Amino acid sequence: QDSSPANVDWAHTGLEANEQRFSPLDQINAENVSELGLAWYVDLDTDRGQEATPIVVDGVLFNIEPWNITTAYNAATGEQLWRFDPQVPLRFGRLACCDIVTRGLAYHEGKVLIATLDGRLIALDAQTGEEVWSTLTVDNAMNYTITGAPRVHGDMVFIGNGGAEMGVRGYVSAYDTSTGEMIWRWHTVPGNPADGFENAAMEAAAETWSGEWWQSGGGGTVWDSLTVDPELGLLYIGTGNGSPWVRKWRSPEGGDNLYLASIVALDIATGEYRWHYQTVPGEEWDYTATQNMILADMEIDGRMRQVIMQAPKNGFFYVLDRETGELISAETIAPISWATGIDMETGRPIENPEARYGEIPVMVSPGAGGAHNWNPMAYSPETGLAYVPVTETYMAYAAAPDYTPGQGLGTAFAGHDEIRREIAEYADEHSKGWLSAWDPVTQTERWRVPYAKKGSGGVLVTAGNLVFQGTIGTSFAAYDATTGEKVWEMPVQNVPIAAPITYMVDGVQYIAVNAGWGGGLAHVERASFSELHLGKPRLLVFRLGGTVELPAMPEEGFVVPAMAARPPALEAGPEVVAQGERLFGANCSICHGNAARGGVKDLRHMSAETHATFADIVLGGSRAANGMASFADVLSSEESEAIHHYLIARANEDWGS
Ligand SMILES: O=C(O)c1cc(C(=O)O)c2c(n1)C(=O)C(=O)c1cc(C(=O)O)[nH]c1-2
Ligand SMILES: [Ca+2]
Repeated sequence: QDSSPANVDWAHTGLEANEQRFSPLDQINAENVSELGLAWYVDLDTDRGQEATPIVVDGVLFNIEPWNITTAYNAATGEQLWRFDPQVPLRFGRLACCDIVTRGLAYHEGKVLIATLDGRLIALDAQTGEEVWSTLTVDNAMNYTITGAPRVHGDMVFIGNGGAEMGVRGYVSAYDTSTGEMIWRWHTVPGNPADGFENAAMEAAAETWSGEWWQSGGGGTVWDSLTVDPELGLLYIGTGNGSPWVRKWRSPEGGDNLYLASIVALDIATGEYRWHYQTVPGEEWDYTATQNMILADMEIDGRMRQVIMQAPKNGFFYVLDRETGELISAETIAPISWATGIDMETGRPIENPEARYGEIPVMVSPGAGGAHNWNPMAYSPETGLAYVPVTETYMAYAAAPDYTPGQGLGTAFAGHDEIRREIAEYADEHSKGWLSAWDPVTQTERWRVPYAKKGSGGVLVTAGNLVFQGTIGTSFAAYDATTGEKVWEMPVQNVPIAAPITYMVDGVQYIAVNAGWGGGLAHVERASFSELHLGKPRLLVFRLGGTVELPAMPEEGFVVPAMAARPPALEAGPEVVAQGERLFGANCSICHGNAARGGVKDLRHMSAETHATFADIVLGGSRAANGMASFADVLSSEESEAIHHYLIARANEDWGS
């Protein structure tokens, strides 16, 4: 008698509350994984980043795409059951620092819960896809966006938000799953003391700030991970970088600026502060501690510990006691330059003073992309290893000579060109990525799979002793969880940056993953991925013996197309070009790359048609559906023209005769 269940769900984004992304399914294992093939797929009709972890409940797979388009499929056949478009106003494309992405959704008692880029939390009927309730969780007059996945516990659903690159004050809130009413809210940084502090934690935090920090929001956005701890009754939140980036522009006398770049434990029922651990006091490199947080129980120095693990952007792998917040250990998972280690007495980083930049650009590692970003790591209680997508990155940081509260990052994007060029060249040459099997007890690497460059995907680990991950080589691969030996790989025409999941329907185990290159790395640095030749973004589902084949690759499909023709001749003087450069830095570079190198679209490569309709796009919003909203409220037509001239100048600089 076979006692194994016929259907096994993946009902929560991290599978269990502990967010380990470890599945007990072992039908697919190291012995038979070579028979893994495609069972079904669907095309996703946008070429923006696909970052979502799907969920599966009772044989139905729920997925979410850019613009928060939510879909339901028969998880065994791929038949679409419904599609819900929340009609996110296209102007929010401009507020998303790192692409119009979404990382997942939640399920609770017949409802699918989604959070939209424009800040709504919406409950859908899981059967029909019809809206049950919708609540606005942010003030739309401020620059908030939501890209993270909600989490549920009991009758509560939790959600944070992003926007620390745009001048906001971070917070997390709890809502009632049946009505959408707010239960509690906890801000991550203090507001204006004149308005009164919301709680003692805010009052304590205000001691670590100076000046009029609230003018630019302060930051600390909870833009990605949340971890529920039913055992201890806690909700752990990961908080983001300071807003603006440069500390002296938000807190002139320095200070730790609590609770930026921290793991904070809150009472799950009331939202009251319990403890915090700040990974980067006085943060100023976009070193978010929002990366996924995994709970596990493990023996360390002869003692069983209830731990929480995180590998935030700053390059350390942290193991904390999750009851008290005590730092147990921390080691670096990649070469970094901003700190040399952690002082275990105080739990504070031992900083390299040169990393605290002024107006002359300094190279710091990791760069804003981080040694580990949102791409989820996984942990196997069977091997005792965490599987982390790691990147080695470098970036030039420089402070702007002046700053207007709430406007931009406070950093300089131009000037000192020679130094910038040297740093960019060093970064291009030395950036790389790998999958690391990390032992959290000994804080050492057990094995690694090196990749040609950075940009590989989130991770799944299973009781079949397999680790699944998308690769920057446009493939999906499986590794032996103990040794790291590659046991299977399939070309999939795109880069699956999202985390895979696995589930069982009618006794058959499936593996599913969204494959669509995009997100922050692509946004800021697409030019450095110019050799990527991509097919359509897709949701891919695999099973043993699957025989479905993908259609042929399109001929065209380079991320950065070859120059069709010489760039147009420059018809403006150096003053106009310099004005365009300044305006580009302030308004365009977050999506279109520093010095117009790459970005979500490389503007050095504009087609004749784009050149001809430049003002329609920038001011008229004619490509808003692609994420390029109108800038008519901030740019005059003369300013738009100046940016156009600057871009023509840049194209000629790089490709002119
Ligand atoms: O500070 C913030 O509020 C915020 C938000 C987001 C986001 O919501 O996507 C990202 C970041 N920061 C960020 O620093 C970052 O590297 C990043 C990468 C991505 C992505 O989806 O690829 N989002 C974000
Ligand atoms: Ca950020």
